Amino acid sequence: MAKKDQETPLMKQHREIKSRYPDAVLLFRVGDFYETFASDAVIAARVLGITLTKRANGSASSIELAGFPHFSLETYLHKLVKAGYRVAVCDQLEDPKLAKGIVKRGVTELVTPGLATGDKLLENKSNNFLAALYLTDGISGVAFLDISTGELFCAEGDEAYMDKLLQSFQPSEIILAKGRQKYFREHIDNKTYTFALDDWIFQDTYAYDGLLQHFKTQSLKGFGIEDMRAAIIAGGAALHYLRDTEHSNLQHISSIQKIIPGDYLMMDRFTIRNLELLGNGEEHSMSLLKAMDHTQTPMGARLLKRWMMLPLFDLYKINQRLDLVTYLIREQDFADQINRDIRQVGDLERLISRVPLKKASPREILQLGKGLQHMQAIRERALQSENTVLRQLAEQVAPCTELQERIFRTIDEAAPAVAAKGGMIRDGVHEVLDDLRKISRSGKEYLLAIQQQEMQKTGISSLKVAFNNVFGYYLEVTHVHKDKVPADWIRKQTLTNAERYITPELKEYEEKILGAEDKILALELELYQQLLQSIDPMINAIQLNASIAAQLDCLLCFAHNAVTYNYHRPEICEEPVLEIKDARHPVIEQRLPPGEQYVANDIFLDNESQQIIILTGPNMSGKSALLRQTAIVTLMAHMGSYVPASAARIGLTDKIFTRVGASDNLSGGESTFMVEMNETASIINNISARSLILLDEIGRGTSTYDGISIAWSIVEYLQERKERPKTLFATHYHELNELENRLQRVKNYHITHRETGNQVIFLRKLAPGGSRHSFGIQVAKMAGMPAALTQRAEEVLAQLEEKHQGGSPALEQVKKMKPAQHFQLNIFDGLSEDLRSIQHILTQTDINTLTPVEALMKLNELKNIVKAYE
Ligand SMILES: Nc1ncnc2c1ncn2[C@@H]1O[C@H](COP(=O)(O)OP(=O)(O)OP(=O)(O)O)[C@@H](O)[C@H]1O
Repeated sequence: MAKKDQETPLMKQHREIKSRYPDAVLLFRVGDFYETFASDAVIAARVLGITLTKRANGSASSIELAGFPHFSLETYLHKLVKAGYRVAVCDQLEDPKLAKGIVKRGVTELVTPGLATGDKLLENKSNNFLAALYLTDGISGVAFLDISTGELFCAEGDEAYMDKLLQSFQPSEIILAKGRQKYFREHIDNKTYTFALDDWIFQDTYAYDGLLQHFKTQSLKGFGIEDMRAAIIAGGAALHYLRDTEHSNLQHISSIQKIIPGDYLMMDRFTIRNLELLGNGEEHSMSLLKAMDHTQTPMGARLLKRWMMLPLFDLYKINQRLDLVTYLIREQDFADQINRDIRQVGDLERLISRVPLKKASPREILQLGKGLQHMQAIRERALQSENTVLRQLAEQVAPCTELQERIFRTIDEAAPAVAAKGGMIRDGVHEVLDDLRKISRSGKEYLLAIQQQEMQKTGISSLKVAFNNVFGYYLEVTHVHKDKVPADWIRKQTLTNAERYITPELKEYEEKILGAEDKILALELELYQQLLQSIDPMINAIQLNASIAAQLDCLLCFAHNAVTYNYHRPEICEEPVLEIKDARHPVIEQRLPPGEQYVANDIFLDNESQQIIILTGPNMSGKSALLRQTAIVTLMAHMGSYVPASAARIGLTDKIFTRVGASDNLSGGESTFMVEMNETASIINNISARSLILLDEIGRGTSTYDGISIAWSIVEYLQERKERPKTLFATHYHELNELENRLQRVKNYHITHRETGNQVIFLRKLAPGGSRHSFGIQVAKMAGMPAALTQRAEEVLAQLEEKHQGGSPALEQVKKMKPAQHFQLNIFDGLSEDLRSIQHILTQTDINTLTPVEALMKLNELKNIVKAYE
């Protein structure tokens, strides 16, 4: 590294700026390039695949360097942020042509995973949340902020509640105090990108003042969070982070929405994962969200996800949504018309957020105008409807007609994608601009016109208009004609055979024409900025429009799903009951091969006669599917959606918990029995009479007897407690069926099958009573296990079952097990189906009746089968 006094001024400037952003990769604008230096260059070269070079740094030593053209910024920024880097964009703050000495530079934006606004960094259908977490041993606080939409949520509660919300909002970045980062990563989440801030930032007075300053209010009472200290600290930290990362124009973050635990049906992270609500993020993975999402706008898609993660716990609000869905199903034509407009609205929410951030392009502003036009059409149509709620929604739509007009009047229909090069302002908007354009377009003709005019006036046939850099436009006259030159012409130059003059008219014109293009651009940009500024006061109204469009989009999507997939309206009630007729699993159903039909099942649970169902049945029969569909129908009902069932009466539910026996969670690296027990403990400690619990093979992660004992006592515990949560318990421990005889509210059910020969056919119908077998060995056969192995398994099973009748302990049974009699491999075991057919052909052939030709043909047939394996 060069010594400071040997540095070039540019490198000195770079070092000073970089010292303020030590954690970020600094993209340093030099002319038409963004350059990176030293360790930043090494990172940039590796992540972006650009060339790393070395350059002398004003001294004998050299420094690494890697750069890319400025117009590739969005692409490269995206790659760096996706790779988990924070990126500081350092721009030239003055026109290099006008700069005295070194050009002034400064960081204009610090982009981090949670603070992305560029199109390339954002996914249409997902919010990009930054979470600020104030983690304490008591009441913690969290704020979720999406800078690309302007939404800000906050909440407070215990650590488990924070965890639930983090799982629901899935932030791209979590900021928290330095002192808590280690704990957070070790105990809560070690996957999401985190960034630690100084501990002092998480202080109540600092946070409170920061929020007041931002919202320009006297208190936070209007947002209902005045007394939520932890939530305020989190919100304040989020805003501090925005200031720290050079985000200053944030008028679009105009309110805080608080999340109150009792307002929503809660699910924890295991439940969200087990029910496969959001999928695993891979493109082709299936999820409930994908199965349900037929929204028309990105705003609708984002809201649908939120409705799924925060289903309502409020009879009135749920019914309000259901009423609207019912109305939209009934009034098909009306729904179609609204749908057509919604489709054209575009992503109003993200569009409007780009205005204060100064990132809105002319085309986006044009789309904003069109979006508002369609909102106006929706408003007018919905105001005619006889549905009161719809009319109330429509009344809140602000058509912003004046703004629409201004946009269409100002922005050219064929506006460019970026403002920087101009060409977006229409003719007729500004007189000076029109003049300049006229001059620029007709410059040459105008000069010719002057030439003609002066020729005629003076009678000088050799006169011509020309231009040079020294004195601009001039009139040139050969010496022979110089007597005819009028007195008011000013002579500027004498050449060997000609004289050059200027006139006041020519100079006046010259002033106009010279730099007309520059002036046009500057004026266009000024007019564009004025237009953007005039949108600022409308931001809140437009955000409200966006929110109404998103709600309508979701409700229309529910109506569409109900009609397309034959869903029905659930009845939500206060009584703690769950009664579903012909329930189906919406995701499995959509993925069934053509011609196959999903077998629907009824389910009934309450907290009197049938609080707990012990569900047994063969492997692969559909136990897990039945459990999940029960939860999903309940969840969909609480979202305000119709459900995949012919009828449903669903008691208002506060929590859905699902737990799957340990080995199902392998993907998370959490296959230990400890995790299974941890998760189960968190259920047992958090339930109420309104909760729905699904336990899928709990206890299987340990030895059989330990597992049965734990499962047994869990059922006893759930039935005996004062609050009686509705519970479905799927298990292969048939011993648990005994509980029905001992406990009043426990009932046995099984999923039916039929045995033909040694085959099992799944009927998938739920029926009362337990089942005795799991048919695991049949499933192993279906999966292609060698016959000798499954035969031996059948022997072992028979012996165990025989001994078990006598009641001897497991270890004793195993010790007394007869050794395998015939564990030699049959030559056809483990071979493919095709080779098995050789066996079949040989055993079916009667050699005594075979003619020599037939024998040869058989031989050929066998040879062909074997040939395929050579
Ligand atoms: N009611 C149904 N109608 C049609 N197909 C179904 C139904 N239920 C389940 N299936 C299909 O059967 C497969 C197995 O179901 P599921 O995983 O629920 O079985 P399981 O009894 O839980 O098995 P295991 O005990 O081995 O975990 C599912 O992936 C699904 O494709």
